[in-house]
Amino acid sequence: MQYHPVHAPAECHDMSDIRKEIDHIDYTVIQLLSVRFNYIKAASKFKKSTTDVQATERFNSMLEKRKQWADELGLNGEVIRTLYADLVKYFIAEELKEFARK
Ligand SMILES: C=C(O[C@@H]1C=C(C(=O)O)C=C[C@H]1O)C(=O)O
Repeated sequence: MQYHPVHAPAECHDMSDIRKEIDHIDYTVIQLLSVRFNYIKAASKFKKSTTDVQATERFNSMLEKRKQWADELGLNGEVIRTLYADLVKYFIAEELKEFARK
């Protein structure tokens, strides 16, 4: 799933162009989160306990990596880390539900 802009930022003529691109970007991001979610649900198949589901070490290391990626791409790494921490807590809660169902 790739993002293909209609207008590059510098080629936008007005706020309507800007907002169309922003909506399109966010829709693409949310589509990808939904794809990510399917992997989270599939992960519970390979876990033997709720401790495995939570995988605290992986949780912490993946957050650090996202912070680093964000910093490298000119975003505030701490902001992205917090955003991911919230998001992944939701994914873990869903993975726990999936784990309880099996
Ligand atoms: C998917 C996993 O399970 C949980 C969910 C994670 C995620 O959403 O990235 C990361 C670690 C775990 O807390 C995993 O162990 O990799």
